[in-house]
Order: sequence, then structure tokens, then C-alpha cells
Amino acid sequence: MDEVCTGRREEESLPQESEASESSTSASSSSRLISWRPRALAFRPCSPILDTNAKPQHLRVVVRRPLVARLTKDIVEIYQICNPKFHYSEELNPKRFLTSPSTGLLNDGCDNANSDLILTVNYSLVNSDTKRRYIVKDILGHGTFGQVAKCWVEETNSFVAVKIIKNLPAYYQQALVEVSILTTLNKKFDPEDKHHIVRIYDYFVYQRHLCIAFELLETNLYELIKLNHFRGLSLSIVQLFSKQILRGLALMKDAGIIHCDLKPENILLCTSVKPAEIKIIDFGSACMEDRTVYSYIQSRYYRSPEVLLGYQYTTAIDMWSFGCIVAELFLGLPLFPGASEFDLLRRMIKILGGQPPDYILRKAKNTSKFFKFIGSINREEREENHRSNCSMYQVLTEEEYAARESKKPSVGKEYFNHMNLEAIVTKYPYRKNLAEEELVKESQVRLALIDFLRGLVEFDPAKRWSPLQASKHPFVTGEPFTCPYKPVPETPHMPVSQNVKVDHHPAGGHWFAAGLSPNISGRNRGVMPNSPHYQLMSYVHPGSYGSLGSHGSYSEGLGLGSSYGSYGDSSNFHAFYSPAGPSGMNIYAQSGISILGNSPDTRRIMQLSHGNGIGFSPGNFAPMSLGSSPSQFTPPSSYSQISAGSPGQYGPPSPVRGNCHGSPLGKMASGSNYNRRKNWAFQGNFQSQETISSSSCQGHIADINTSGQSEGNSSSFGSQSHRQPNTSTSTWRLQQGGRNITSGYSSSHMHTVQGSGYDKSEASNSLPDPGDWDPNYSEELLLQEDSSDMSIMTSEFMKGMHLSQPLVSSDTLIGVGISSRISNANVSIQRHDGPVQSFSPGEAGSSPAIHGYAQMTNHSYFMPHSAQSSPSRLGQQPVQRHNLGRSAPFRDGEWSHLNVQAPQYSGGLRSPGSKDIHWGRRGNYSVSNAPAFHGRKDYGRNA
Ligand SMILES: Nc1ncnc2c1ncn2[C@@H]1O[C@H](COP(=O)(O)OP(=O)(O)OP(=O)(O)O)[C@@H](O)[C@H]1O
Repeated sequence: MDEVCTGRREEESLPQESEASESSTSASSSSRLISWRPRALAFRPCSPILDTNAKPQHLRVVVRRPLVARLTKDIVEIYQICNPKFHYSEELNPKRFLTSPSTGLLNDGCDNANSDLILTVNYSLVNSDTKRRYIVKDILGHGTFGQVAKCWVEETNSFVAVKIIKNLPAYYQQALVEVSILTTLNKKFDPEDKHHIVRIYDYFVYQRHLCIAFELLETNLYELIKLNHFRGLSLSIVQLFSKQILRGLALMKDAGIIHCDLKPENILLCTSVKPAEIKIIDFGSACMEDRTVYSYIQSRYYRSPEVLLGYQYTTAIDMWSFGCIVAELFLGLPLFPGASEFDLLRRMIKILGGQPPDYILRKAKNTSKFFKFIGSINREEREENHRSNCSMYQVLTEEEYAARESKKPSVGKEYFNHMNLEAIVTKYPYRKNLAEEELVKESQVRLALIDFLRGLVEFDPAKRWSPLQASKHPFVTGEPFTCPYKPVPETPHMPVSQNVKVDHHPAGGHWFAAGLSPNISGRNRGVMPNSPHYQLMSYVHPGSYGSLGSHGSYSEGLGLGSSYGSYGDSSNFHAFYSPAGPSGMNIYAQSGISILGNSPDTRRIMQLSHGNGIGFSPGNFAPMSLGSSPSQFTPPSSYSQISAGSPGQYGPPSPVRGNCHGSPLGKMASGSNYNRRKNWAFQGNFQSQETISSSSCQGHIADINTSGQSEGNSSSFGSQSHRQPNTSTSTWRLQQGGRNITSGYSSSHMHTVQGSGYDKSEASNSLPDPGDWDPNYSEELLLQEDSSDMSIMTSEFMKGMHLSQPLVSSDTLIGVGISSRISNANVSIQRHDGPVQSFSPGEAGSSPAIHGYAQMTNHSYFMPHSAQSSPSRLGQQPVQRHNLGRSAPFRDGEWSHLNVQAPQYSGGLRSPGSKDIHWGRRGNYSVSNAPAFHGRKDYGRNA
């Protein structure tokens, strides 16, 4: 009944009815009713339509607030009417925990056993400097470093995302790197927010936790793909995202910063601007290009060959990851879903038809783990091999690897049926009902995509395209693709934005250069021995280059185990970190003089000589790396293996990767089993879908000319130097079809899927089951999702993209199952015939959300399993998520300017005190219904 009315909104008043109800009230209670009376609408008399000839009124659905909210409206007043002695006290409200476990064990009961701050709804995080309060409303995600909460900032009437770092020294230090790098990128390189990199607004310490406030973004690209049932996105969207990601990567290259963890999960949608954009997040693993120290970086599926092999690396590793992401956006599945590093390499070689060049294999640390030397010790033979482009190395077979490593490598399923890149792309099912000319057009774009990918997932980092080179590719520019792209050779450094020079403030060190001041007034206080963050420790490694305010120093109990921000010579310096603020890293000479940011003489004492990148001051604290320090995370004994400051040095695993390598900051060590994904059935697969589409689409599948002859618009992919570092090697011949491919569409091959050299029987064994390629896959994750959130987000996104057909029809907004909607919608974002998984309608097991704000539909309605007691995808107790976000009970106007100020600075950023300073170009936060999703945590993907 309530849901259907004549269009009159609840808020509308009915004066005559109010009067009627008033007059019927007894005299004794009338005085009370003056101050409060029930809503007139609730008691509106029924007015049946008596005139049968009258036109029937149009009934329409009005979406209201949830039942619980409506039933409990004015409940306090009602209680007070019932019992005048009743007094409401907010403190007595039961707390709604957002953190799990919620038992306070550490940090005076503020933190749980995982060192996470225990958050409840409406918990206040306060920046003690600016007194700005961040009211926690929801959890957005979990990561290695801690929790990301959605917070309301009253002062600015806006929501932000606040990353609350675990209360552990190494995490703290690592997070400072993120602050430092991101501030540099935002302020120095992208003041106008044009390069698709998340904005950082503020940072402060609260309850010994470093809190970093970011602009609030929406779902990530992995979630988007998942929302699309792991079918690829349309090529126009892939192209759009590619262009935007490249802008970010170009900026990073310009700044000499390597992201080191680029993956779909770290690219978030931003629908507050139109058309919707993407933004790159998570600079917690980033480092300076000339200070690459950690060898164990990048999530496995997106890990570059040079990192895998333990070779020196540059910003080119991000380009590899980018190539993997582009392919995944198109395919809906990861290109190289390696279940282990061996499996990863095997897949790369199979799909790309080559292998890393010999110059890398000769020097890489891990070559012997994966390759055997088959070259000759005879010099002449070697030279002959070289001339004929034969490799001296051959990848190990599974058996050889098992024998060498004394364990069998994990090997995952084949999703692409042993096809090479060209076949994978051209054979990917086309959208249904495409007109012939559209098919031809798409097949051309696919050719461009193949050529584009070839330049990105290129084994040789020296030949891999730079962001700038890639951004001029026809696939990105939209120009017709006529022949293989030959990028203009690049000078070693080609700035893409304004040529920003970092101020090398004397003694400012990288903090200053990054726009952060280590010398915030009132911060450089003395040691506070009682605080775990104030421990004074000797620096134990003379002459090393410590990590001042960058990566946390960690050495597994070996002297630096609890130190962070160690720097200098043990005989002269002590380092400590001040929790008074992230800039409160203090270096004291034994004399007790704070040297950071003060004394240029100190530089001489420290004998600093390296570094000229962002955040490094050649004359200052050069060896301190922004995000990397060889003195960190490894025992001192290993320091000597790392040469100071030479670009591309590899070293110990990143602190965020290290569980396999002994770092307590490893992903597993971050203490969660949440987001473990289980297998659940794909009802479709690449092959079966293709088969279906081949019949239903009448041959819209591209054909591969397995004999090497191409028909129609064929392109040879063998000629470009950037493509074939090793392909002439007999060992590395293409396994299928060579590199000559057709345009992907040929009318003469409209029915020739089977004749295309594509082995169905093999394919049918290769079900693209996300539970297999995604180690964190779990239906429980999906069960926790709010489908209305998803649908709202998606429709917002689609609107933002100006796409004609929403992914989810608008009626999902009133709680209709997303799954069915998606499958029914004529979705232009996706290719219909891609691998499909369908959800049977599940039981509606979840209890209604007790949020009282936005309507929401529990996702469990659409999932295959009952959700009653499933743990939260965040591993929490099943906390009801309430969508306080874009559909929160705030008026549109309240989403006005975000005036969060920059962190304190001296010379670089703006003062947090000045309210009128906006960060970036988007002062306006428009209301959007888009939810923020919990990101997938792919701990397994980092193994
Ligand atoms: N600005 C933001 N807006 C909305 N959600 C965000 C934002 N930043 C982070 N999140 C959410 O929080 C999750 C964790 O964030 P992030 O990746 O920065 O943490 P992390 O600890 O560095 O993760 P990782 O383990 O991948 O290193 C993200 O996957 C995302 O879902």
C-alpha cells in the first residue's frame, strides 16, 4: 500500500486533514500535539473513486525510505508521549562495528588483534591540527595497509575516503610513501587534476594510526568486469579507459615514479564528473624509478617479465601491467592468470610467442629458476646463435622445474585454449546483432588492439612502448588502423606535463621535495619514550642509506626491526618517528639537535650523493628513497648486495609483498582470509559461448588463418622490431597460426569457427571459471554486495559514459534483481557472447538493512547461495551495510564544495588552515548514487 500512492509525496502536508485530526484530539493531549503530531499522510482518509466515469488516476511507484526507517520515524517523540520520563541518550545506542574482529586488544583497546583501529558507525577521526572531523559512515575496502572508510566531513559537507593505516611501524612508514608520492604527483605534476590520479586531501595521525583522506571514488575496474559477468567491456570503453590510464602513466613516468601495483582493482571509477572517468589509486607500493629496491613487486597476473626474473626495472613494468589490464578489460578475464610464477611465465611465452631477451636472461637473478642454458660455451657457436637470433636459454618444462625446485609448480587452467594473442583477441565472441559494417569496423579495431597490446606486453622492456608512445597508437586515438604502428623513438625523458622542477630545498630532503615538510612547527618534539612510535633506536648500519620518512625500516628483528625512519651512521645518528604527525620523522644527532630540514651541514655528515628524482635532493638526503630503502625489510647483511642508488637495482621484496619472502607486511600477513574466492560454476565458457555465438551470430567470430595466409584485412605481426625480440628463434615459434591474422571478420568465414583451427574439445576443458583464476574468489563476496548499489552505480556509470543502453535497467533501482536485469538488458557496455556465468535466483536470506537512509536491495537475492550467515566479504561479522553514500539523507546542495585542505607544508603544499583552497579542479562533488565497492583483495595474486 505504502509503495503505491497517487504521486503525493510523504513530505507533502495536507492542511485540512491535519485540522481534522487536531479537532478530534482530546483537550488534555492537545497541548502535547502542538509540539508534535503524527504525519497527516499516515492517517489520510481513504477516498475511493466514486465516479465510475472518472478517468482512473495514474498510479505510480514512489520509492521511499526503507520500512524500518519509516516505522521508527519520530520514535523518540512517541516514546516521550507514552512516557514523559523517557530520556533518550545517544550513548546508549548499540555500536555498529565496521571493523572485524571488533575486540579491542591492542593500543589501549582501540585496536584489534590485527592492529586495525576498531571503527564503528559515526566514529570520529580527528585531525588534531585542523580540528577537522571525519565521521565514519561505512567501510569501503580493506587492503594490506589497513581499512578504507567512507567518512563524512561536516565542515565541507562532503564525503571522502579515509585510509586508516594499521598501527604498525612498517605499515606506517610505507603509508608515508604513499602520502609523499601522491602529494608530489598531485601538487607538483598535476595541479589541475587532469591525469587520472586520485587526489589526496589530508593526512593526520589519530589514535596512533596514520589516516590519509582521499577523494571518494566509486567501484574499481575489476568490480565493473565482475558486474558484467566477466564479459569484456565494449571496445569504446576499453579505448576510453586506456587513454585515461595512459595519461596517468605518462605523468608518473614524467615524475620518475613507478606505481608497482597497477591492476584493475587499483583503478577506480569516478562518476562525480561527467563523463565518468577513472582514477589510479594505491601508491603504497610505488617507488622512484632511480630507487627501485624491492624485487618482489606487482600483483602476479600483472607482473612484468623483468620483475619475475629479478632483473632491474623501470616505469616500463607499469606499461606491462597496463597491457594486461587492457586485455582483461576486453576479454573479461586476465590475460596471464598464472597460478604461480612458473605458470605465469609459461602463459606469457605461450600467448606471446617469445621469451625475454637473452640480455635479460644473462643477468637476471632468477633465470636459473625458470630457464636452462642451452647455448654453447664455444664462442663461434654462440655468435652464430646470436646472429640467427637463437636464444641461449630454454624455459624449463614442468618436470624440469619440479626437479629443480623440488616441488611441482602450481599450474592453472587454460582459458584461452592455447591460443596466441592474435587468436585470443580475434576469436573473442562478437556482440550479437551487429550489422555487417559494424562487424567489419570492430574487426578492424580488434586488429588495432592486437597491435596495441603487442607494444605493451613486450618481453623486452627496452622495446616496450612508453605511455606517450602508446597514447599515439590508433587504438587510443581512434584513427583508422592501417598498418602496424611504429612509435616515434623517444628521448630518454620526455615530459608530458609542465616541466616541473622539484625544489631542492637545502636539507629539505625528499619530504620537502614531495611537498611535505618534515619540520612542521610544533611537531619536532622530543622523544616520547612511552609511545611505540617514539622509540629511539640506534641506526645499525653505518653508511647505508636509510629510509627517512619513506618505507618503513624493517628487518625482522634484526636491529631495525622496530625502527622506521632510520637514517645515518650509527655512530652519529638516531632516528625516531614521531606520531605527532606524518611529517614528524625526526633525526637527531646524538647531540640531540634535530637535523632534518635544518642543517645543511648534516648533509655533509651524511655523505649524501645520489638521487635527483622527485623527492630526492642531490644535495640533501639523496640516498633516502621515496618508498624504497635497501636498509629496510632485510637484514643488514644483505645491504651490501644492493648498490646505492643505481637505477633499476632490485633488492628485497617490497614490504607489502613480503610474506613469501619473509616480510611481515606480506599480504597474507595482513591477516585476512576474507575475499577468498571459491569456484563456482560458469555456465558458459569461452568455447561454448563462442559456439553459441557462432551459430547465433552466423559466423561473427573471427577466423584465424592457421596456415599463415591471411584473408581480407590481414596484418603481419612479425615485422615490427618491438614485437619480436626472439621470435625467429626456432624454440619460440608461434604455436598457432603464426602472427598473420585476418581482420577478424570475413564473410567467407561466417560459419567457420570449427574450421579455424580452434579445437573445441580442448576448449571445453577450459572453462573460464573465476574461482580458478582468482584465488580470492568467493560467492560470499558477492553475497555481501548490495545489488542496488551496483545497479545504481552502473546506471550512473552508463549515464556518465553517455552510453545508450544502461547495463541495468532503471527498475533495479527499486529493488529488482540485478542479475536478471543485466541479462535482459541490451547492454552496450559488454559483448553479449563472452563467457557468461549466470546466477540462479538465490534465497533472500539477509536480514533487512537497518540503515534508515537509503533504500537498498540485498544482493543475496541474486546470488546462488543463501546469505544468512555468510561472513562479510571483508571478513567481518555480518554488518549490515547501509548506503550512506550518494544516496545518503543529505540534500543535493549539501554536496557542495570540498574544501579539505592540503596537509601542512613548508613551501610546497597549501596550509590546511586556509579553508578556501580547493584541491584540484573538482571542487564540486555532485551527488551520485554510485556506491563504493569493496575491492577484491588479491593476496594470492601477489604470491
Ligand atoms: N579513494 C577511494 N575511494 C573509494 N574507495 C577507495 C578509495 N581508495 C581505496 N578504496 C577502496 O579501498 C580498497 C583498499 O584501498 P587500497 O588499495 O588503497 O589499500 P591498500 O591497503 O594499499 O591495498 P593493497 O593491499 O592492494 O595494497 C580499494 O580496493 C578500494 O576498494
